[in-house]
Amino acid sequence: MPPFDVPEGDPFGPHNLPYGVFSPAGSGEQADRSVGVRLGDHVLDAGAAARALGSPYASLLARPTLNALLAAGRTAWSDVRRAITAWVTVPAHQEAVAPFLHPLSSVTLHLPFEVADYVDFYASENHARNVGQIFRPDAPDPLTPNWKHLPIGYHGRSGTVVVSGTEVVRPSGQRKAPTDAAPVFGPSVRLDIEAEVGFVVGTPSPMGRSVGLGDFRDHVFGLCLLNDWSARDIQAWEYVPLGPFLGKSFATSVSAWITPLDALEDARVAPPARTYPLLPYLDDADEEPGGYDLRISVRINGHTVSEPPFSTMYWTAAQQLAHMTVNGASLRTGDLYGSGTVSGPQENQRGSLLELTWNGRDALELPDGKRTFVEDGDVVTLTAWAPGPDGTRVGLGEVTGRVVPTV
Ligand SMILES: O=C(O)/C=C/C(=O)CC(=O)CC(=O)O
Ligand SMILES: [Ca+2]
Ligand SMILES: [Mg+2]
Repeated sequence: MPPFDVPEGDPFGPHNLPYGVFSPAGSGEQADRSVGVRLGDHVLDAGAAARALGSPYASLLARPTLNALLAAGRTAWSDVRRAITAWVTVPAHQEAVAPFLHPLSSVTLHLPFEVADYVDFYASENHARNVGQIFRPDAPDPLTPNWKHLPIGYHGRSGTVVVSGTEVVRPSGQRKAPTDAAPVFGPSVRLDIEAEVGFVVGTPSPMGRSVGLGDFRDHVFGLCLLNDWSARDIQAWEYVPLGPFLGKSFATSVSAWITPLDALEDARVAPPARTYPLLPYLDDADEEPGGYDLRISVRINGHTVSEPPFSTMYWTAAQQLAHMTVNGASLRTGDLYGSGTVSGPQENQRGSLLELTWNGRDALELPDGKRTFVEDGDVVTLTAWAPGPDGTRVGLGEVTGRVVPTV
């Protein structure tokens, strides 16, 4: 059965099985949406397959979003994954679910879950040092005194989280360069990207209770790629003292595929050594490795401009979750948190144009011209993969978006 014979080395083999939401060709109707699982260059309609097989998981999968599955919790996530693995690998099941495979090229992919709250962190030491030098050149240290003691974050705007492929309209706003006498208004002239990984919360937690480091896997279902579009000119003028606001709230793009943590067991790595002892709620010295070895690529109009290594992130997703809830803030199904821009130590590993061009000073030479920031018509694409079992690769799909002029 050809669709099941995924070629060896395909990053979307049965070891991966990421989840998304799709509708068949030509239909964007809510009623036609279903949970899909990617296998090679096909999508299995997991909802229809579950119904046909009389699976108890049909109520989680025959849905227009992943939220029911997210809310079902860790045991259900592993059980459903085991069942779907059997459907696509055991010949008798393969025959039963074959009618529910669609070529990936024929379907429409949708935002896979209803985003509850969205927050974004600042967890790459390389990124934070670069941005600190660019934004605060006169500060004594590019890292603020709190940086190595807590994972810094800000609250973003969940309503403008969009699925890969959605066009991004160049935002307008106020800006004021140090040399300007007064602020001016207009389309951003320093529109940027941020290469990030997004973590998707499934299991909620009540207000008044914190989530410990060791409970990360009970609450977080999986991860996606995330581009935190950022208007640097708007951001630089507005951010003091409360942090990013309109410079980032106009659009955040996420990949259509959510990779379950269960598919990323072989990608777990220890985070970098800690400079200072951490307070007990963040101290992960005795925890299982909390980092992930994800290899990200950033392309502009098809040309690779950077390859940020996620394994270099100082703060782990488990520490970010613990910090986010340590004050008793609740978690809701569908909460999304960004890792923060991923920048490695090398110049060609920086996850933003702000850093890659040093705030526009050093233009990138692309085959289609010089770039300092993103131009109208540019298509920015993030892709990534992680080491999987037995030398395989786990594909994380892509998040892409074309920038269109201000309306
Ligand atoms: O240092 C600052 O003033 C802000 C820098 C950012 O743009 C932060 C941000 O979005 C967090 C991140 O992606 O790492
Ligand atoms: Ca960001
Ligand atoms: Mg954003």
